[in-house]
Amino acid sequence: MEIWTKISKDEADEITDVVKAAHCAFWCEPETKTIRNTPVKAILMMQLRSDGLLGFPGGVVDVGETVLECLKRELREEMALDNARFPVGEDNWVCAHLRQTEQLDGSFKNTQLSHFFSKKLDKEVFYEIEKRQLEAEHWGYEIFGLIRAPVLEITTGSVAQKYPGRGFGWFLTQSFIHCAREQMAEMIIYEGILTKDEIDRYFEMSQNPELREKLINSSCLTENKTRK
Ligand SMILES: O=c1[nH]cnc2c1ncn2[C@H]1C[C@H](O)[C@@H](COP(=O)(O)OP(=O)(O)O)O1
Repeated sequence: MEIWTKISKDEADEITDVVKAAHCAFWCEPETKTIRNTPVKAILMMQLRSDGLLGFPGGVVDVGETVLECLKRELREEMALDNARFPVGEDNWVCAHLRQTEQLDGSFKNTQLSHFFSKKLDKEVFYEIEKRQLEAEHWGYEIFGLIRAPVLEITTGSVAQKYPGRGFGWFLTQSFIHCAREQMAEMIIYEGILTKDEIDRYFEMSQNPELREKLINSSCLTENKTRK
């Protein structure tokens, strides 16, 4: 069994002898303000990894590297990011999560420490960086796809009642690597995109089996299947 726990920066700085990783969410306020009348608060840049899971650009800290040096290297390899133009620094740090893995004797051992960063971009720059990823060294064999995830406002109108959580709640039912879903929630709250209450409601919708069923049944796939 594995447990991921959010820890403070000071706690994270104390931890040694563990695999460290760093990932970053690039985001912007979108050009398209609504999707089916639902306000879009932000768009996030994510990736489809070669293992089929969704995650953020970044990777494991190599021997002799600092967390920020690792992030710089990974962002160049995975996104062809011009780090001098779009630097990610300490002031972009959002949170840290510690993985503890159960051992044969039942005890838990620290096995991974994941740092997470967030950087807001102007929308023109966001679109430019998105396109540049096709030129990245790791594109097509470590990174299989580029994901643009719209973070929608929770509305209380008739559409929201008919399709609870449709959109972002639905997106949360996807499979994310390790603690990426929690990191995304942290940065959304940290950046003031949604409140903690709104995120909690979205998580509840995506995890509650009845609502999950509703989300899936309200999908275009079901509509297409019955259309024949
Ligand atoms: O978005 C992420 N959030 C948290 N952890 C992540 C995320 N993406 C990957 N990971 C995990 C998976 C691995 O344990 C490490 C490194 O991932 P990976 O991208 O495969 O690393 P390399 O590029 O091979 O260094 O973090």
